Amino acid sequence: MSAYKDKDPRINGIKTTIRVVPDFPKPGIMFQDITPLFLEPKAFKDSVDIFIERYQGKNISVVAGIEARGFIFGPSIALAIGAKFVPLRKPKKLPGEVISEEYILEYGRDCLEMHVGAVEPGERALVVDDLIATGGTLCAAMNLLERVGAEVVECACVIELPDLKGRERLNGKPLYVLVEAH
Ligand SMILES: O=P(O)(O)OC[C@H]1O[C@H](OP(=O)(O)OP(=O)(O)O)[C@H](O)[C@@H]1O
Ligand SMILES: Nc1ncnc2[nH]cnc12
Repeated sequence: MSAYKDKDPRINGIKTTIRVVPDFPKPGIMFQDITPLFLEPKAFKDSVDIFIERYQGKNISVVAGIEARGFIFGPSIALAIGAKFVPLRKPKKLPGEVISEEYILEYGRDCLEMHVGAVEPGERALVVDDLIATGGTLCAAMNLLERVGAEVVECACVIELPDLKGRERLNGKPLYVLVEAH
């Protein structure tokens, strides 16, 4: 599922703000830089609004945002739809008891952690990040939520890199994206 396939007229304004930086952070990586989106208040608001419109009224009780760039979009969505926001953080950042999931990135390895008790069994969760590449990060995020008995309703990202086939790692879980980048 994607907003660009629905031909939402706001998508083009969002897409044109994304800057591609070759060979960052490593040779061979075409880095999709979303920081110019934040310099354009209309395009930034449009991106958040599209997610809010999609998830309002879907009985979602928790928005889980992935550090770091998922923190830019997740809280605004959570506040607008009346859900709580749960940060999924990189290792050794959360002070309480945590559960952890390791994963492999397009340019390295990493791990996500979530506070025990932040999400209750049976909660309906939305996972938010800026981008899906190989899908390892979203997969780890979903595993954290499912380990505590939450139901992941959908994952939402601004950008998908479809050539890396990250969608195939989500075990059929729906993924909603605003733009594709090749
Ligand atoms: O689909 P994947 O191959 O797992 O990659 C996607 C992840 O990579 C980027 O984060 P990064 O780990 O670079 O961290 P940052 O947001 O802290 O910069 C991006 O923001 C996603 O979280
Ligand atoms: N190509 C890319 N651009 C931006 N963030 C990423 N995370 C993983 N791959 C990425």
